[in-house]
Amino acid sequence: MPFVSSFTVPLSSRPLLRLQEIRAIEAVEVPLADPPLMERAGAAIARAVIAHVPPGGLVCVLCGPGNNGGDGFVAARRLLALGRRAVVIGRFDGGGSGGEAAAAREAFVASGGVMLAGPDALETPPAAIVDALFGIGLARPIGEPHASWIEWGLAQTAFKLAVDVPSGLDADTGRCTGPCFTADLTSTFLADKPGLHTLDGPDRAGKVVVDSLGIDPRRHDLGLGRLLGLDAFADHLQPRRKNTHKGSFGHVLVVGGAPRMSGAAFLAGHAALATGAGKVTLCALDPNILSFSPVHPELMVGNAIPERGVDVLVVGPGLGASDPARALLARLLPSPLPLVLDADGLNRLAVDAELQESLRSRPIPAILTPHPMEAARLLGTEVAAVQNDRIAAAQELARRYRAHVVLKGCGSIVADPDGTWAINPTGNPGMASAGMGDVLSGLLGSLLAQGWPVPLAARFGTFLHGAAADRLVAEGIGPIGLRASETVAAARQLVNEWSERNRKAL
Ligand SMILES: NC(=O)C1=CN([C@@H]2O[C@H](COP(=O)(O)OP(=O)(O)OC[C@H]3O[C@@H](n4cnc5c(N)ncnc54)[C@H](O)[C@@H]3O)[C@@H](O)[C@H]2O)[C@@H](O)CC1
Ligand SMILES: [K+]
Repeated sequence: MPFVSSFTVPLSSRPLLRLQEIRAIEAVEVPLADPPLMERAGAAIARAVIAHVPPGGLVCVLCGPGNNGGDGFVAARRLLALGRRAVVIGRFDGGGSGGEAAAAREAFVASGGVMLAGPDALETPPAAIVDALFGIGLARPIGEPHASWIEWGLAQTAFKLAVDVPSGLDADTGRCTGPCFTADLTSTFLADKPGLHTLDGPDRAGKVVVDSLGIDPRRHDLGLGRLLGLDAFADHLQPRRKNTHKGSFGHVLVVGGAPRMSGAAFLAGHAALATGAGKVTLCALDPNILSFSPVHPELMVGNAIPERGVDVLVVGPGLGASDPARALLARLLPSPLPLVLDADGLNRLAVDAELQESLRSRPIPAILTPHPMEAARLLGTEVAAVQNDRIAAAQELARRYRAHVVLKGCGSIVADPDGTWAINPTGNPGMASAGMGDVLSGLLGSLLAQGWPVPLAARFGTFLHGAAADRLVAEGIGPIGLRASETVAAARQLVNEWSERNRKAL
């Protein structure tokens, strides 16, 4: 049977609001909203359940002590009113946010709703489980009885829907602080939240649907963060004019390739060629490097830095930690050319104040592409501290080094020196393999050579690389065993497809 591709790419970018920004919207809108926001949130949950669960199936709503639980009570009440079977599992000891949530509970009970003290009391297995235990108010790891309810829920085959945020997931950082729900669908309110898209978020949230609850987001400060979508790149993803020559698309110089590590530099060079750089030269530290790439003889390979004609520098793939490597960094960092700095280039930078100063003083801020370990070295901290708040870590790196930063990992973060940031939604676990970072460096260099503005190149290179890996997985290539070199050809296909699509839209 032919393999049917299910590749889709996120089309629209959207704001990601951090906790304080969501709370600021709530503070303005809750007193004004009629009908109340909780009523609207509960109605949205009921609609989502109805869209996914056939009539007759039992809907089990797990309700916590705060307003997230309040949303759950409204949803359960509305489902009953629509003739659906719904019960709530919840226990209340007088604590919790009170007010609106308590009123929602009372309204549910007054409408004939049944509250059970735990899942053992259920008579039939549920067709759907709605997780309304904790939302953005999660303040500590989840304990009993809620932890056992989550464990029970995860063992069920039912459709699983999370209200606002999967309980146990930090909406701001994507960190699971203990037991955590895992949803098929998360219906999130007012605006999207970064924690749903980075670190553990993508594993826990399933598909994320944003419901603004009827609030016009333009009335509010939408913050500095965005979730990337293809629309953000439309202006630059254009088909080429016919009247062009190779000089129109720039000359990338890849610097790295120490003995036994030349593959990294070749990967970066191949990626740059395949995505449209006019010319690519590889300057390798390995004196015995092949004088040309048998795979791509178009690459110019040598041990010297060309005197002139280079437009963009990609420094780091396979560079190593030798003294000559350090000397190359010291020579190239002050260059006025756009620069991508990766891998060994970053590790050396982390321990060398002089190099750091020349990076900060560049006329055009560089793009740095650390993985969490490299980011930790650059910040003088532990990996766990970076992962505890990936956005803050990327912002701090961007500020401290006056550079655009791609903090790699699940939900890569792109941060700029001015504090703006984005999360990349593309990519998959197949990318956790050797050489992927080298390909990303090459893609970034290629975009810079073709004139993309630096912040946009950082975003699009990251988006494109992840989408290339996603396309391959949709075709049955990976995620297990996906090789970095395979993403190069897929990236080439995508840039051509996307550019051509934009021509048709003109
Ligand atoms: N404020 C509003 O009017 C709106 C709130 N909404 C919902 O309300 C949620 C936020 O409500 P809350 O601020 O009440 O927060 P939550 O309902 O997320 O949880 C807060 C409550 O849980 C307790 N708590 C926190 N962590 C705990 C833990 N690990 N174990 C036991 N108890 C814990 C807190 O003391 C507090 O009582 C949102 O996620 C959203 O679902 C929506 O209805 C939209 C409007
Ligand atoms: K929840």
